[in-house]
Amino acid sequence: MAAEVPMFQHNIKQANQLMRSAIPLMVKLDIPPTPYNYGIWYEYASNRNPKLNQVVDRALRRFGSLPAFVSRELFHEFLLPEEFQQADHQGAALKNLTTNLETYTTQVSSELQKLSNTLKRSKEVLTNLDDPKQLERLALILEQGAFKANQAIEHFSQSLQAAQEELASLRSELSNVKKNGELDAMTLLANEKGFERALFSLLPHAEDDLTLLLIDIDDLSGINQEYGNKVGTSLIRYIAKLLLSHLPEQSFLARLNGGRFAVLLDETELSIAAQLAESLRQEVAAQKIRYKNTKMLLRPVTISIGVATLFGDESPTELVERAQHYLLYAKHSGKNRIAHHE
Ligand SMILES: Nc1nc2c(ncn2[C@@H]2O[C@H](COP(=O)(O)OP(=O)(O)OP(=O)(O)O)[C@@H](O)[C@H]2O)c(=O)[nH]1
Repeated sequence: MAAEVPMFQHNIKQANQLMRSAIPLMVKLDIPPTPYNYGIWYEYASNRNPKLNQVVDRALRRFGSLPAFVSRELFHEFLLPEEFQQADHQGAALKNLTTNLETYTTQVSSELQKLSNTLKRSKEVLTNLDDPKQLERLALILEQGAFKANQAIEHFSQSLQAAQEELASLRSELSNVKKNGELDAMTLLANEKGFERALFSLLPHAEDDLTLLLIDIDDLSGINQEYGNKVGTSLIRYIAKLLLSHLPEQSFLARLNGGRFAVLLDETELSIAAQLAESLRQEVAAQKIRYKNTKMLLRPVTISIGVATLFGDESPTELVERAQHYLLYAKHSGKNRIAHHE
């Protein structure tokens, strides 16, 4: 779906205001300043695409941030006009967007450059000046140039000042979020604490169809030994993204520790959850994973999954223990498999 008014159709004033709202948000959430992200956060700040804002809000609630691959997907879904999506994902629209962003940020220097050129030309004219009318015209041009440059600077500095004030307050908000400590900095997923909170908040309302998947990368210590810890860590991130992109929207994914993840599937009975677990297992096993820094192809990577669906008045701890039990069973049965009760 394409946004009704593409970003590059705003006038400079609107754009400045929107960027002023978008930039602090991006800084708060540690979002890298890529064109995708500028596009998403600019659009988010404009608040004119409720569906996009809903998706972003949901991602923020779930992950505490907006992982790069999510914003890339959102960008393609919401911001790229359809014809660009079909023609070339990385094509003209992206270029337009980047150019446009550059225009906003370089507006001040362009006005200053114009003024400087006017001054240079004026100096030449002044050295050969013989007509007083020329002097008058020159004064007028200089005055206009100075006025425009002044306006641009004033506008820009107002934006900057407001952004800085917002930044200060948002930074302190951010440090509060971090203090709560529910975010896994490595994957930007919820961590174990976040998982526990989600589990405890879901449980009181859950019928017998809340399912927990405990997913563990097989032989991570072997992978660390063979390729080094950096590769192992990069693999954890990769698997996190892969899982996330294959899970249904309403699911909750957390990284508990090492290569272990938990997925909460509300209103999902065992048979459906088991199918999903099996498809995740196959998806991971089918990957040809290269380490991005060296392009080295890793040996096949697999995961094992324990699946447990809530029984009657089971406590959260009991549910987790059962999922752990099945995960262990899957590991002992040879790994690269899923296990659950019959
Ligand atoms: N690279 C990397 N390794 C980690 C990280 N956190 C934990 N590990 C390692 O991951 C390994 C996890 O080991 P286990 O889950 O016990 O066992 P495993 O080698 O994965 O074998 P199985 O689970 O039995 O398949 C340990 O060697 C940890 O040191 C991390 O952030 N990065």
